[in-house]
Parts: sequence; structure tokens; C-alpha cells
Amino acid sequence: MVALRTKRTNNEADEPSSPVLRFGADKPLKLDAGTLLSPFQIAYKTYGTLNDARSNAILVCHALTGDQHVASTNPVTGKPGWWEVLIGPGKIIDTSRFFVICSNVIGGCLGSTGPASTNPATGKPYGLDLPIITIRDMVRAQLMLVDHFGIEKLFSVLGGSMGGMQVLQWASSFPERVFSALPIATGARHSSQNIAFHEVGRQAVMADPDWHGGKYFEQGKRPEKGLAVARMAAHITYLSEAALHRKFGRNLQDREALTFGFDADFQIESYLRHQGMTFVDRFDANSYLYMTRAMDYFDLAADHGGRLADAFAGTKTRFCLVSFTSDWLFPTEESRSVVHALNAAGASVSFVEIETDRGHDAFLLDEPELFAAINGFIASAARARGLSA
Ligand SMILES: CC(=O)SCCNC(=O)CCNC(=O)[C@H](O)C(C)(C)COP(=O)(O)OP(=O)(O)OC[C@H]1O[C@@H](n2cnc3c(N)ncnc32)[C@H](O)[C@@H]1OP(=O)(O)O
Ligand SMILES: N[C@@H](CCO)C(=O)O
Repeated sequence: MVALRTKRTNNEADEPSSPVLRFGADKPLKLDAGTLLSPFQIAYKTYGTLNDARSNAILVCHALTGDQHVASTNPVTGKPGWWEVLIGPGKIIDTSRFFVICSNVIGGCLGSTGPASTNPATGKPYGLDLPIITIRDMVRAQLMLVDHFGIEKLFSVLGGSMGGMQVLQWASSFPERVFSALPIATGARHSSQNIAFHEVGRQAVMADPDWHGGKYFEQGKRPEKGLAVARMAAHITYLSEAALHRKFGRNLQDREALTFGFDADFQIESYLRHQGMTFVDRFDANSYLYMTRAMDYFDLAADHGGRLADAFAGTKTRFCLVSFTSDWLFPTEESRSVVHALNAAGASVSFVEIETDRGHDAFLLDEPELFAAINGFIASAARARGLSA
């Protein structure tokens, strides 16, 4: 695998107490694209201890640009784990009680096989020669990891956004392996508008002359400008108009007056430039193409003859769906249609819509109502599973 940039460090060396582990399956991964991925590797982290009955495992699925560093310092950014507010000893997902697994998805760029990995056929990075990866492929790979642990049934699978898509895919493809499921700020398909935004981002990457048809590593280049623009556009969709107004309004950035030029006069411009610049330090451009494509292709109803309820036929999994009022990327209607389908399938399902102006990325923030919903759902599922408090 090609190292992304100087900021990237050796994960294991950085965190001896909580190392990134690597799993290499001894059989190939059958991809929806019709080919086999072999060999392949999953980078993952675990927190807590698997009990003797192997009944306390929680799989956390990350979003578009997330990673396995869910509950401990991210060695690439030096920031806390992306759900460290939620997961850890004594926290809502209490790792002194549960065994938490979080893996970097296939196609990603934090240690699992992705477009920056070496293609065994050429000895060079795959680039666009990596087959398209789907949400179902990601889940099939995670299943091999779960099998590797000898876990028959996951106590819970949870995640937001693209993580929520994986949760729904798990519950649909392997219902007997999932006791409870918590899909947050997600939907059973990617909408036309969402595909449109992703296409803008991909075109920004591909228009960067440093992209070189995806073979930029071989040229010693990276399409940083294109990727930064892609992230800037995408980042707007993770927030809400109300939150942007509240945080930035029309405030000027480090100046008293407009400059009558194209510098970042406004705070919001400066903020977006910052989001774009910091993103390219931690993410690979080709991975961004693959991750966005995986979300675009996701359509659980289409995989079941157009009837979403059939994706969950006969399920015994307990579900809790969560949406946010200001999320215009995955509006509440998307969650509600999953709830309707689960009701039609006779599933056990609860649903919470949380009032907030923080938009789609509210699931990554300290949202008391979100935490209360997760806490209540996990506690009730744990009682039903016979896991003592
Ligand atoms: C689910 C997973 O798997 S994790 C996914 C990967 N991670 C992410 O997507 C996180 C990136 N997303 C974000 O940071 C999102 O903005 C949020 C919504 C989650 C964070 O929200 P908040 O905590 O409210 O942070 P906020 O949006 O204000 O951004 C803070 C950053 O903007 C910077 N910033 C704020 N105002 C300005 C400004 N006027 N000019 C320049 N930079 C600014 C801050 O310095 C801070 O920078 P840092 O993150 O490098 O420290
Ligand atoms: N902001 C998050 C969620 C996007 O859906 C991410 O980049 O993964």
C-alpha cells in the first residue's frame, strides 16, 4: 500500500496499547462486480473483551470517510476517535461490558485493501483497476472478520450515514447474525440528489491534472486541489442552513471590510477551505471515488424486486432508526420508509427523530437525545439478550 503523506504514521507504533490489527482472509472475497478480490486485508480495532459466550460483540460501521479509530486517538489526525464521546469504559457503549469491533471498509485508505493497495497482477497500486466495491461487499468482508472471531451472532450493529447503510445490509443479508441494529441518519438507497452531489465531487477529483487517470502515485503526485473541492462541496451537505447561519452568518474572516477580490472574505469560505485542506491530509482521492460509488449503488429495495419489506422478510432482529430534523442529505422520510418496510415485514422496530439544527453530521456530535436513544435501545436489547448490566 502506498503511504499517503508524511503526516501518515505507523499506527501500531503510535498506539501500543490499542494497536490496529490486520486480518487477511484465507479465501477470496466475491464482489458484486463479478470478480474476486484476492488477497485482501481488513484493518480493524477492538475495544473491550469478548465474553466466553461470544454474545457481547458490537460491530460499529463507519461513514464515508471514517475509519477504524472509533474510540481511541486517530494516529493520522491526532484527534480523538470519531465516536469517542459515545464508546469507551463507562460510556453509553461501555467497553468494560461490550466487545466493540470497528474495521476500515474494503475500498478505504486506512489499512484495508483499497485503490492505493498493491495490485498483485502489476506490483503497482490498483488505482482504478480495483473493481467497484459495494456496500454488500464491505459487509461480506466484515462477515469474514466476525467469523474469524467465532462470533455467531453480533449483539448489535450500528453506524451512521454510509455506516447505517452497512447496518441495513447486515440486517438484510445476515439476519440470523444480528441481534439488534441501529441505523442512524441513513436510508435504504442513495437519492438522486445525493448521487448528484457525489458526481460533482468525483468530477472535481478527476478534473485535477494531478489525478492522472487514477495513477497519481506512479507520478509522485496527488490530486489535492480536486479532492479538497470535492470535500468542500460535500461538507456543505453535512450541515444545515440554520447551523451555517448560526455559526458564520455573513461574518468576515480576519478583516474589517470586503476586499473586492476572491480571497476568503467570509468566515464560511475560510471554514470550507480549512475543511478541504485538512481532508486531503487524511484521505486518498481514489478511495473517495470508490466510497462515493458504493453509496450511490446502494438500493436495498432494488435488490429485492423493488419491495423494501422483502429485504427484511422474517427478520427477528430488533431495530432502532434515528434521524435528525435538519438532515437534508438523509431526511427523516428516508428513515421512515425503512420503518414502514420493517413494520410491513413484522419486525420489531422503534424510531426516533431528533430535533436539531446540526444537519446530517449531528450523529458525530455530542447530541444528548441521540445518546439517550442509543442508551435506551442498547439497554433494552441487552436485557433481551440476557447480558447482565
Ligand atoms: C462517521 C465516521 O466514520 S467519521 C467521519 C469522518 N469525520 C468527519 O467527517 C469529521 C469531519 N466533519 C466535521 O468536522 C464536521 O464539521 C462536524 C459537523 C462533525 C464537526 O462539527 P463541529 O465539532 O461543530 O466542528 P466545526 O464544523 O465547527 O469545525 C471545526 C473546525 O473548523 C475550523 N474552523 C472553524 N471556523 C473556521 C474559520 N472561520 N476558518 C477556518 N477554519 C475554521 C476549526 O478550527 C476546526 O478545525 P479542526 O477540525 O482542524 O480543529
Ligand atoms: N462527514 C461524515 C459523514 C458523511 O456522510 C464522513 O465524512 O464520513
